[in-house]
Amino acid sequence: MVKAVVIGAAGGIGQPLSLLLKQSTLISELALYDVVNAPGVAADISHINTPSTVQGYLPADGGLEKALKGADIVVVPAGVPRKPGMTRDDLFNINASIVRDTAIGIATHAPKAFVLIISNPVNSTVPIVAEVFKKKGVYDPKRLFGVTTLDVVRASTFVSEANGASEKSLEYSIPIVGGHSGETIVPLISASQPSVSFDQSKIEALVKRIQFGGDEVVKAKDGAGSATLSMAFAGARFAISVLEAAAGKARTEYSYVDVKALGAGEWSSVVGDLTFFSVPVKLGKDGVESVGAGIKANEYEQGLLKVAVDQLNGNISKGVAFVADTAAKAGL
Ligand SMILES: NC(=O)c1ccc[n+]([C@@H]2O[C@H](COP(=O)([O-])OP(=O)(O)OC[C@H]3O[C@@H](n4cnc5c(N)ncnc54)[C@H](O)[C@@H]3O)[C@@H](O)[C@H]2O)c1
Ligand SMILES: O=C(O)C[C@H](O)C(=O)O
Repeated sequence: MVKAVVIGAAGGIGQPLSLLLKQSTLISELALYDVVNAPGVAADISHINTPSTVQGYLPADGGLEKALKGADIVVVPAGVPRKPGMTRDDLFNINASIVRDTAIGIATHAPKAFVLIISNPVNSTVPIVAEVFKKKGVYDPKRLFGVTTLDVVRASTFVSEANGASEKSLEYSIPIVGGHSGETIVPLISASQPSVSFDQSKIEALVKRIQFGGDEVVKAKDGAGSATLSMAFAGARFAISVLEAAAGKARTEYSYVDVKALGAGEWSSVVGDLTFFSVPVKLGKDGVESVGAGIKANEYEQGLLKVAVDQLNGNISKGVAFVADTAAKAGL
């Protein structure tokens, strides 16, 4: 019996993500929580004839507690999305407290669940969750994940398109490490599987497109939000990998995890003193089993990694400071 919870389930990501999770036979109970409209979304999805039961919850009458009780996995796309001209960091002022308060709820009612954070800015919101969990005495770095799968999905698509892949089903696997915003997203195209060969200017254009793929969608949606459908696809893929690994299957995914606590392994020389960094993680019964093998970055990619590490330092400190500064007010 597996209970999955979506926090922010009535939103642009939350609805299609809940739909995709409803299709998984690994999940027996789906709890959909939002501050608005969750019962309607749950009623709609509950008519789909897959085995899981579906229930929607609002904040009234202890809805968050009821949604989270007994959860095995909690996926969090709660918070506001970008509009054109904004960076992900511009969302910090609103989303930091939404994520902090959600984390307090998870620490209290589902302290053993796998927790997957989608809300931006991921580079800072994941450290916020870690700090809350530490204060509540329930932090298990093996179970906390920042979802960076959309960058992996985009890279695969963009590289495949650029390569003119005739076989459309051929999936390019490009290591994407670092964080989830602009220059903190580091594609290591030199390690693509299968390998690809482009001239340097093409590689640089592809790197920019992967790093700023989110902006493409924000611009095209013209004020109506950011990526939702591709994010739901990526979030469901990641959640299902975590559940499949928990059920005994070998799974490896890229994720923004606490490399300091987990041990960065062959990535140590890249991440230095950073706490959070997206790396390949081998998933197992209890979440992260180990950080995957290092990948040889060429000189150009080493330059990208340096820029990412510098920016991530600031993003992580900002999340940590937010919890320290607001802990008393938040009852932590
Ligand atoms: N990690 C990624 O790759 C990635 C990709 C796309 C979007 N995002 C981020 O995901 C977040 C959600 O995006 P969206 O397009 O779904 O936004 P949205 O506005 O469509 O939906 C967000 C939902 O969160 C709900 N919400 C707000 N506060 C809440 C709270 N305290 N508890 C529960 N629910 C709450 C809202 O009611 C809304 O339904 C944004 O921060 C966005 O930047 C991340
Ligand atoms: O671009 C955004 O703000 C949303 C998301 O992080 C994305 O990469 O699409």
